[in-house]
Amino acid sequence: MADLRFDGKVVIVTGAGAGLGRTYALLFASRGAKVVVNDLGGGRHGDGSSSKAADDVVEEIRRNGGTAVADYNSVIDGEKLIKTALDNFGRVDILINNAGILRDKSLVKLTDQDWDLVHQVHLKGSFKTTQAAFPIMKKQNFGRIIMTSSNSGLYGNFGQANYSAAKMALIGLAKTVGIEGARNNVYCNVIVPTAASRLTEDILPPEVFNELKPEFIAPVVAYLCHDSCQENGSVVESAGGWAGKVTLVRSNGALLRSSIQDGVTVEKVAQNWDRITDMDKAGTFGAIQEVTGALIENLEGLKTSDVSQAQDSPDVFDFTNRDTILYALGVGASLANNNELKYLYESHEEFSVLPTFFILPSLQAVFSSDINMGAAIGKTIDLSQVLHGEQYLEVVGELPMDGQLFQKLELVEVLDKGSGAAMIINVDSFDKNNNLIVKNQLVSFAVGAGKFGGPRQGTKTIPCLNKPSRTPDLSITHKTSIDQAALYRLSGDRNPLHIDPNMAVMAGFETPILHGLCSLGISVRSVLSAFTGHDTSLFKAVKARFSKPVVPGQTLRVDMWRDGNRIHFETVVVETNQAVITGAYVDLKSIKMPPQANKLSAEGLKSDAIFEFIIDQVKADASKAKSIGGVFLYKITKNGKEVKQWTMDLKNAKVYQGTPESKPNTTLTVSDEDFLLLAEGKLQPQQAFMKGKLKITGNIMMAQKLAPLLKANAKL
Ligand SMILES: CCCCCCC[C@@H](O)CC(=O)SCCNC(=O)CCNC(=O)[C@H](O)C(C)(C)COP(=O)(O)OP(=O)(O)OC[C@H]1O[C@@H](n2cnc3c(N)ncnc32)[C@H](O)[C@@H]1OP(=O)(O)O
Repeated sequence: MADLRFDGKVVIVTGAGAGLGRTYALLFASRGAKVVVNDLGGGRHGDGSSSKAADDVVEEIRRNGGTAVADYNSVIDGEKLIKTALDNFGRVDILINNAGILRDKSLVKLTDQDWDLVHQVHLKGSFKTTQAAFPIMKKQNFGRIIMTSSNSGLYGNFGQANYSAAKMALIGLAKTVGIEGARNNVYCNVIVPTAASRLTEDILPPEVFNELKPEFIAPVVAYLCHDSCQENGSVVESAGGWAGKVTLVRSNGALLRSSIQDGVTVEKVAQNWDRITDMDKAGTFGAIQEVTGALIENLEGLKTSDVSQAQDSPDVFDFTNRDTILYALGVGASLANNNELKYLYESHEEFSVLPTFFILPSLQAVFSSDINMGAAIGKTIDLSQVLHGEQYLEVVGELPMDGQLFQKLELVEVLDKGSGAAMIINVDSFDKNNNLIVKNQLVSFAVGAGKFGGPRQGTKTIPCLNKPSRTPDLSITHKTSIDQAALYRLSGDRNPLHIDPNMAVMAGFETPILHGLCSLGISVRSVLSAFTGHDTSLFKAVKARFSKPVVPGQTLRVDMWRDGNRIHFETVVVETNQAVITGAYVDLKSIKMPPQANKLSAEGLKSDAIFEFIIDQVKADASKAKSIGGVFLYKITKNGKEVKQWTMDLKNAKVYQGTPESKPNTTLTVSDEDFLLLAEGKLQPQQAFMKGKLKITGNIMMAQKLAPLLKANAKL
């Protein structure tokens, strides 16, 4: 990078007789600027004056081949300093307000004089010099002004009430000067230095003092004054060879009234104090207009009672792809299955969020609400009694990939189930434009809290549905990990019941149990895998009852029955053969059998998907396939025309597009539509043959043996 020079520029540095000011003056001069070295030559308490300090620095600059003049005026006479620059160099481009004094005393001991003198030099001095230089800078369309603040101003410091007040005031001054000058390329910034100087020599310990050379700070100030630097209205802290920008931060805050008609009470403030002061989601504002904008938004929100404006509400659900990926891992999505990379990798071209993730906002809303089942039924209920009873989720709007959802929650009914009490809660989630995105209904079951005299049957509870009486059309098994609950709980439900052995015993279980929503997530993922080829956009709704607990490490088998676009399912623990999720169903927009099972192209042919589904089955049941053995050739015809050939090499559990290498035992020729029926087990090969729908050449017995494979259990 080329040297950043200040040739032709005229710089005024106030308080330049020593310390930081002197270092600034030397640096600017060494880089081609003409420098006005201002120093009253007073003591650090503002007493006395002498021309020596400024003269010495001017002399040093000249010795080094630079150009400088001395100025001995007080900064309070700001216009005189500017006159010195104009008289000697004909212009002024850069003004460094650096002069300062200390009059440290604890608050009670401060005299008016201590207060006034410190304010005069720091604040009024900076104002006067700046005011005098400003029109000149604006006219020439260039100016850089620096104010000098202090950490004492930003954070306060014992014994420096006068000084810290003046130092903070300089930040306000700089910001306004920056705003007023911006149009004319006149920028004003603040430096917050910690340097070894006259002001700090007996305040800082020697080892720190020695590392705080002004030479480490001067380049930061010089850069802020260069015409290439576009920073304006900023506060930059620098010390010991480090620099950083300082901004004010504001918490997200809390609305203290829920509509424009409401008042604010002291109690409301007290109740909301934690949220008012919660800095977790704190942010910065770039300009006063942004602060006003936020205020107007809040007021608008109150007027319309728009949920999206209730940014402060506890039921705002914030999420990023980190949350959706963590959730997918929690419900067992795995790289072991190629098709699930899209749930786990945010840069995947089909990156998807599992729809059951959208139950989480409702659970968070329930957890942070003040709904109290005990109060509703006149009993005391503790957390150890509460189990997740049922869940309903329905997608209404377009599911976002990240962002915020705003929840509206309603306790709809509390039922007396005899052995327990069931509390039914509806939670609707909206996006920031107030569009309804998902509807959830949660049923919370408090064991042992029944017999309170309430109704047994609900009128608003979304019912479960009985499974069909035939054997399942398809089953998928998933072995949960011993750490399943430990992982799943990171998605928001940290109920100790799922991890703490003592809590589990208190709740009447031998060991911690799995979250109901984790088993549900696994089950719905299986349904999506089998009936949509992991196309989450086809998901509409799910309803399920948690009938028995699951222990992490157990194997879940999801039995599925297709009924049009509705998939009934029941989840069974294989080890105990106990149904743990019952009465459950997933509604889909349409059915799409798994594509891309072995990277075969679909080319829009319906039977491709089916075929790939069969491939999955064959692969999953490789041992069965091998026991059947043989090589089959499938020919699919559309409108009497052969459109595709597939080979199933069962001996090697291999399926591929095209003709077989060895001679096939059996060739099946079938239409696209009938292939679908065959694959679904709705048409048996034998029947198809009899009806002339399936032309079989070769070994018909072999063809029949294929039928069970078409309905074989796949393993996820
Ligand atoms: C607000 C939502 C969030 C709440 C916080 C959730 C926090 C989470 O961290 C908690 C969890 O995830 S817990 C883990 C998941 N849940 C479970 O494991 C519960 C498993 N279910 C059971 O053990 C029993 O069904 C059991 C114990 C629930 C009931 O069994 P029984 O007492 O034996 O009842 P039963 O005799 O079979 O039936 C009596 C009446 O109750 C109805 N019922 C049964 N199970 C229900 C259930 N799961 N949900 C709702 N109602 C249920 C029956 O239908 C019957 O009523 P009716 O005669 O009117 O039909």
